[in-house]
Amino acid sequence: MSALLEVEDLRIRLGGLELLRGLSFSLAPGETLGLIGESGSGKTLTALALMGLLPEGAELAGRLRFAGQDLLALDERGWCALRGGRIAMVFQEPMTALNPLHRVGRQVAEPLRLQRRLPAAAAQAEAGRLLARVGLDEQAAQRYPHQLSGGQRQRVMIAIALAAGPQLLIADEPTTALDASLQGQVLELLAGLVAERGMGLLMISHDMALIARQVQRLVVMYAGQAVDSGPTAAVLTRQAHPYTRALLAARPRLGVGRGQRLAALPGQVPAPGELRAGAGCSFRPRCPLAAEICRQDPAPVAVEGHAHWIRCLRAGEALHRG
Ligand SMILES: Nc1ncnc2c1ncn2[C@@H]1O[C@H](COP(=O)(O)OP(=O)(O)OP(=O)(O)O)[C@@H](O)[C@H]1O
Repeated sequence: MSALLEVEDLRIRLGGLELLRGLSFSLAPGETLGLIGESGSGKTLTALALMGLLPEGAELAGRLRFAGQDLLALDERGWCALRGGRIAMVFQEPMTALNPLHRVGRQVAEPLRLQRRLPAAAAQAEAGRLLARVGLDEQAAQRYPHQLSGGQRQRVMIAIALAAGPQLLIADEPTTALDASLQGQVLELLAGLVAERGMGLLMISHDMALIARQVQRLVVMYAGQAVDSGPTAAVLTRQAHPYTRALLAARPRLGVGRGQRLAALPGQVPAPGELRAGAGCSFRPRCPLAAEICRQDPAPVAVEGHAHWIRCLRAGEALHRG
């Protein structure tokens, strides 16, 4: 099948720094692709480039094609025709993306009127159907964003993103603001919608274990580059790059389980702030806390030595905070 999205040797420079260094991947209609990497690896910049929303001063090079169209040749008018319509995005924090002054039903109806040019009554009816599809009833449509739970707000964001019938949906850490029990539900909803509508889905995350079940292919990013890519099962099995191994080790072994082990070590447990700053447990190879955890569960550190243990711990800490 011909690609819906082709990204080839994408490079982004900003403020004299090369932030994206030759990223390539493609996405077919109906396919789900996970773009995964730690904070600062360039995931959001990639998404912003695909939406024509890079910060002012950013220099872009490479090739970006969407449905056969050269995105780098678009002017602002061209981007407006694509953005929110054929390419839509779900952001990580729905509270900042929703208008706090309007009922959510109206916010879902708006793109239906503006982009699909539906009359007001038809837009309202279609908004109701979209909200029902993401699991929200008529009562929810009448509420303001602050009157909904985090999970409900993210469902509203998904309904808004779907309103114009996009061919490509970009979901940038769509479950970061949600607790663990809701994360899976929202990801399953997205996967179901992709299958139903034949859209392409680019799922951005720092959490390999969370999205691996939902995406067919993975691109693993590290410091502005893809360090591994391929079908999800193949990437998980071969663990070709040390960073892929560190990402994989981060959650299953160090997520909730890690917190429990930490709590089980009285007198050696640094507060979360200390852990982040490196005080209390300074990440020295012979740190007693690390040594104790290694003794209980040697696998995470056995792979790449202490340097990667630090990386796992950081990823685990971010999840723990989330
Ligand atoms: N507006 C900006 N000005 C300067 N540098 C930026 C800007 N936006 C991002 N960067 C830098 O670009 C790099 C990649 O950032 P990006 O936001 O794409 O990372 P990310 O992988 O999405 O991280 P996170 O998971 O924390 O959102 C980082 O080093 C970041 O500091």
